[in-house]
Amino acid sequence: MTDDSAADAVTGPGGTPPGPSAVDEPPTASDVTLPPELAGAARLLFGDRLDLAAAYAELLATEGVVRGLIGPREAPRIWSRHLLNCAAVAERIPTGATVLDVGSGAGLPGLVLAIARPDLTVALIEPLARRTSFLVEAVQGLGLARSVRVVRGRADEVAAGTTGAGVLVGDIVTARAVAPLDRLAGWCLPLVGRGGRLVALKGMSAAEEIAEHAAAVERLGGGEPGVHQCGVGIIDPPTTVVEIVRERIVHPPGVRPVKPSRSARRASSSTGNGRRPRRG
Ligand SMILES: C[S@@+](CC[C@H](N)C(=O)[O-])C[C@H]1O[C@@H](n2cnc3c(N)ncnc32)[C@H](O)[C@@H]1O
Repeated sequence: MTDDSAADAVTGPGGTPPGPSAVDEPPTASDVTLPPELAGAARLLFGDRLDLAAAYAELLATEGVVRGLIGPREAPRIWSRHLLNCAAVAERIPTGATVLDVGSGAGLPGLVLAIARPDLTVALIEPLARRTSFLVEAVQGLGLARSVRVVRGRADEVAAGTTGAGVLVGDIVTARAVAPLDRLAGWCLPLVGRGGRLVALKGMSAAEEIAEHAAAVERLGGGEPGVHQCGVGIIDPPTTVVEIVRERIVHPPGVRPVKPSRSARRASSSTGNGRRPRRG
């Protein structure tokens, strides 16, 4: 597998191009200091894990920049555009859920959710070696190894069980700036049991993407996509997510059926349809 280039370093929730960041000055410590106007929101979203969030912010702005995972221009807005934007999504995730974060990059949103919500079990799924090395070091350095694992591979490889990490099935799959909704649904819905949900951070493109891809999502076994605003009254703007419930099990050609985990089966049976969930 080839590694990625610095040219596709992450810059923002919408996957906006990095711009001429390679010639920028490296960030300084004050660049990643939590801005006073965001301190209240950060305290609400991270609670007593705010120090851990600050340690991750610093890691992103230092090693993350040095390794080309995040553009230097992002350092001053790491809190607003990345940490708070991602942490707000925690309100859409049930207590004790297993979360699979597809295309984590430098850990967004998966690692942020693991920091904000110690009750979650999180897998960071990322195919590129340079990114998974950073993620492994970040997880260890932040002391999160008990609740977070890093899986190197593509989402479809994880669903097919060909990464060596076994077959993973979560309650929730998250993704930010990874792919258009139809492709994302094709990759992510096989990673949850029936009744499980894709929670995709989509920003301004949400309604447009739904209009364009709802039919494809339906063919993939997804329900009607819903749009939700997260962090209303806490962050401005709130984070827009598109959610799709896996209503039917549809296996793409060549993908081996997987057995949902006990927690995924519980999530599926709690949808209230009164039927026993079928095996995936
Ligand atoms: C633009 S980056 C976004 C990273 C991160 N989610 C964020 O918001 O900062 C897209 C990421 O998706 C990963 N990716 C692309 N295709 C993938 C696939 N099929 N399965 C899992 N990850 C994938 C890429 O390697 C890259 O790290």
